Amino acid sequence: MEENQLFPVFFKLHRLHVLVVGGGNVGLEKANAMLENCPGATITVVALQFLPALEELTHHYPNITLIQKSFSCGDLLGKDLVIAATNNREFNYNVWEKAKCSKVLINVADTPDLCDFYLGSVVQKGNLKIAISTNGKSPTVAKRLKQVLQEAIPDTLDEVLNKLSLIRDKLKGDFASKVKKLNSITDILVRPESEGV
Ligand SMILES: C[C@@]1(CC(=O)O)c2cc3[nH]c(cc4nc(cc5[nH]c(cc(n2)[C@H]1CCC(=O)O)[C@@](C)(CC(=O)O)[C@@H]5CCC(=O)O)C(CC(=O)O)=C4CCC(=O)O)c(CCC(=O)O)c3CC(=O)O
Ligand SMILES: NC(=O)C1=CN([C@@H]2O[C@H](COP(=O)(O)OP(=O)(O)OC[C@H]3O[C@@H](n4cnc5c(N)ncnc54)[C@H](O)[C@@H]3O)[C@@H](O)[C@H]2O)C=CC1
Repeated sequence: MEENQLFPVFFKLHRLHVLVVGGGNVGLEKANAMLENCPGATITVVALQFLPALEELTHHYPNITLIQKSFSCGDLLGKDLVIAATNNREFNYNVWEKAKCSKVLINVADTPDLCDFYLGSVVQKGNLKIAISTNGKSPTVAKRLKQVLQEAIPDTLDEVLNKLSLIRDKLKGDFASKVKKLNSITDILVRPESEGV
């Protein structure tokens, strides 16, 4: 079976500056996805034209800025991540070349082969977050699986996380004994139902 070799990480987007090139449906979808996860995300969108829904986002989120112009190399200054989402494949390639020269990580929305990273489909329940990738095979399946997991995971799991966090803060002893204690308390989460108490 083919394996998914992507390595998931969770970015703190309020500490990074993201450049989105393109203000159409995809620029909007990507900006929205970032802001839904991190309302304080710092995002600059550069495009010739913006969808009204993108302009609307600037009224609700403090750190998204729209700049109406054609992308140029200088737009990369101070940026940590780039998403190239214009409707022009050659132009997206040009953005990719410039980002590579500047050592900025880039996602090229219409060319998975050029992407340093993909956006995932995200399940969120309070503090819990699960990111799904299909290795670029079917974003729609990722979206559907997100809906299944969102329903299946009980809201009460967030209470479990908060309680475990309190216990974790109170535990004394060395690292190994803390791990042992936390594994023993949470054993019930993985024990087959027939063995449960
Ligand atoms: C490789 C990747 C790069 C990246 O964008 O990061 C990529 C690439 C492409 N997407 C395309 C199409 C669609 N993408 C979506 C939706 C999402 N796409 C997302 C991620 C990714 N999309 C990365 C792989 C993730 C993985 O590993 O699974 C999600 C998960 C995250 C997000 O965008 O925030 C988000 C779901 C959000 C949610 O949970 O709701 C839909 C469905 C819809 O919008 O309803 C469609 C139309 C239906 C279809 O094609 O399935 C096309 C073809 C464009 C064309 O045909 O012109 C390409 C380019 C290509 O494949 O060549
Ligand atoms: N990765 C993904 O999830 C998906 C990717 N796509 C791909 O994304 C691409 C973009 O699709 P849409 O957003 O629907 O297109 P769109 O036509 O709605 O928007 C294109 C945007 O690019 C801007 N643009 C064009 N040239 C520019 C330049 N020189 N400098 C700055 N901005 C420029 C336009 O002003 C516009 O805002 C498509 O090629 C499609 O194949 C489509 C669906 C999903």
